[in-house]
Amino acid sequence: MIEANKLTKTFRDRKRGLVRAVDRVSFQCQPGQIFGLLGANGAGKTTTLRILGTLLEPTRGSATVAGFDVVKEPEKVRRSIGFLSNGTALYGRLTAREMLGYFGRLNGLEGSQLKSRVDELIERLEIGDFEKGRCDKLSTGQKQRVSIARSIIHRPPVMIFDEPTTGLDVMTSQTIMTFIEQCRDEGLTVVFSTHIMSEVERLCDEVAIVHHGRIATEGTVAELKAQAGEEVLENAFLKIVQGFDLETPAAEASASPNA
Ligand SMILES: Nc1ncnc2c1ncn2[C@@H]1O[C@H](COP(=O)(O)OP(=O)(O)OP(=O)(O)O)[C@@H](O)[C@H]1O
Repeated sequence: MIEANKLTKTFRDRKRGLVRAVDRVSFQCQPGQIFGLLGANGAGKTTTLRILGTLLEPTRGSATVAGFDVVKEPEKVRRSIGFLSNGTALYGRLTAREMLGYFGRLNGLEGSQLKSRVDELIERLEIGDFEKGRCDKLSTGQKQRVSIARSIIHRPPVMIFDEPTTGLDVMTSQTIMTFIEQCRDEGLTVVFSTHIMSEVERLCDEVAIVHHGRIATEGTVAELKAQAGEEVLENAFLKIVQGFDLETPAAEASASPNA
């Protein structure tokens, strides 16, 4: 399970001064559920997920992942999550199989346990045809399959996907979406960020619309459409963020470290 409680993150930017990237964001995501963060560029999605993944500390607020506090117990959180972004790196000189073996060992797997886990993921993600290819020679789609396998090698109970399909073709995006659904079906807690409406419609049990670092609203896709009185999610999204802009005083929306 993931619980975010009034997470806030401010950055000091040389040009813009204080930027409040995430502003009192609270939500919960249960096992067997996919929770989506839907927002435009710069809305604060990546920053939120990086806090949950212990890559950044919140300025204020708290969060637990699989029962562990992201600030006080970062090691335990890291062992409990798989984190996949569009830029998840692979070591170019290793083959796909070596790569998985390497990350398996880093996560404490060895011997026959390691081999059977690597074999299982190679089969499940259809890596077999190129398992002996060096990672730097693989296509973008092949690399993404290896990245997925890498992110889940240690069987984490929680998966975090940060815009995992951005820049990928339709077929590779489908592979990733199917994988996200499998994670949910296996009972994992899944949170992912996107700006692509069709992904939200297909995947999300619950979605939060993030705008200027804040959650403008949260609900099922059907609830968001009903709330906006729109049948098309894109129209509902636009109506909700425009309404939020009108309701939110400019002073509150701008960065203030003490508010
Ligand atoms: N290290 C940083 N220093 C200064 N500002 C930052 C930093 N990281 C993020 N920001 C700012 O915080 C805000 C939120 O950024 P974030 O990357 O979380 O948004 P996002 O919703 O993931 O957007 P995108 O879809 O473009 O990735 C933006 O205004 C961004 O410029």
